[in-house]
Amino acid sequence: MIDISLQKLLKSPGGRMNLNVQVKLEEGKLITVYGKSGAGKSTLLMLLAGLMDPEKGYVKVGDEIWTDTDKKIMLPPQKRKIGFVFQEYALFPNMTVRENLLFAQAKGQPGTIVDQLVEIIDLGQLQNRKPNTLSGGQKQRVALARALVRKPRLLLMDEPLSALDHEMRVKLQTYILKAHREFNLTTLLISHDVSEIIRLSDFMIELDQGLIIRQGDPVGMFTNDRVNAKFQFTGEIMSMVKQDFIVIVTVLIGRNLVKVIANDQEAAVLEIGDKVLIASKAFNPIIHKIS
Ligand SMILES: Nc1ncnc2c1ncn2[C@@H]1O[C@H](COP(=O)(O)OP(=O)(O)OP(=O)(O)O)[C@@H](O)[C@H]1O
Repeated sequence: MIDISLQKLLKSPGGRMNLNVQVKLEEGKLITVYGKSGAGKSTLLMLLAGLMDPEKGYVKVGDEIWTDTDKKIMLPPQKRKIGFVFQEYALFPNMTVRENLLFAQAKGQPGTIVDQLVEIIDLGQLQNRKPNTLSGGQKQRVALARALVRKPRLLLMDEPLSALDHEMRVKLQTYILKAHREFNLTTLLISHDVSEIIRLSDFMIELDQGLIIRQGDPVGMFTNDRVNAKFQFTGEIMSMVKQDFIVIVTVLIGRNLVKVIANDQEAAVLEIGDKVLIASKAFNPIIHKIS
């Protein structure tokens, strides 16, 4: 169990904001942190990593205490068993992929971990290349491998896939899942992408203004219990165009744009960028083979 109780006073554009997070996370799970920009997601990860000090609180990982302000315990990041992957790859440009991984090893750690990671994350062909010769997705695979070199107990990922195109994201998601399972990690992933959250995570917490406003099973959180539909998808509103008495809402579902007609009442609560559920039960969907 990872027992978290953290308070930190933040300066938001709207004034002061008190991050106040109390949560117990089951180890071995992949947990997503979801929420609007400025909700405090990155700050939470930094506090867990020991890259930022809380005003008050604790982080207990099993029987280890990483932070406890009452006992004046604040383990430095290198003493916490964490791996961190950011949106930016932060690889050493003058080192090859293999050298980047070897450099991340602890003193005296056997080199076999690097070979194991090269195997799991399919870096064999890329080992001797320098980062500037790699695509964004390849660099992020190296960054993921590097974060795992010291066999962390907790893997923290701050929007690791947001700079990648859809195809690359899906590939990387598979590697994240593989690594998460292979190394029996507890993974905390910040993501805004509903399909990614549903595909990857066992548990989700939603932050707003520094507080957890919802937590639970991601499918349940993005679908609506009141909808009893034959099929349903989640997507994001791209545009809304009013025509006479209706509004045509264009929703991005995966890589496809779908137009849905909404009445004025339904449209009144919708905005571009909202995550929505599209469901149908009144007609039979048509299936066409495309490949
Ligand atoms: N060291 C700090 N001291 C005070 N305030 C901070 C500090 N770091 C960040 N903040 C503020 O805390 C708020 C939350 O920032 P944070 O980066 O955690 O949000 P976020 O949910 O990760 O947002 P995004 O999705 O845009 O990355 C912001 O308003 C930010 O300006």
